[in-house]
Amino acid sequence: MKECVDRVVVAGAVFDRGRLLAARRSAPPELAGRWELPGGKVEPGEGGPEALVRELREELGVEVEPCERIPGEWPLKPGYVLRVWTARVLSGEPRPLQDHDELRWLSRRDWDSVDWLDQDVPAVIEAVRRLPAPDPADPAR
Ligand SMILES: Nc1nc2c([nH]c(=O)n2[C@H]2C[C@H](O)[C@@H](COP(=O)(O)OP(=O)(O)OP(=O)(O)O)O2)c(=O)[nH]1
Repeated sequence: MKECVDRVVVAGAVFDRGRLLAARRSAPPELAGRWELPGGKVEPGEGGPEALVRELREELGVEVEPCERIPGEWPLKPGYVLRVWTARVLSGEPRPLQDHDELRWLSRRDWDSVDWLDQDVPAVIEAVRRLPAPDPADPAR
């Protein structure tokens, strides 16, 4: 019987000092080289925030705190939808350990300087709208 419920992929809009974390996929070949919000499939019995914490621990080696769900969901490949939570890093420095080969922190000004997966763009725009203003005293801004 056809599966009627879409499988949820949860991704993090990870914010730090007014910047959003973008990750470049290294696999599968059809997605490699494109940028996404890091995350992965929610496993049966798992909550979205719980899955996000697990995925970012596995993929980036960091502990994160999911903050708020960005309203809405976005279609991915057939049978999959994307849900996004804003999140902040509690400990660790994100590294591309699994599924990615590069990470980049993007500001409101340069969020579109990477080649986002087409299906991610509407979600990324919503995430960028929620970016906290950078601290004017921060040299990294
Ligand atoms: N994580 C993530 N996946 C996305 C995004 N946009 C998008 O189309 N996808 C696709 C890529 C994959 O086909 C699927 C998520 O798979 P994944 O490979 O990240 O998930 P996972 O870590 O649970 O991997 P797996 O071991 O089950 O294969 O959704 C996105 O922004 N983040």
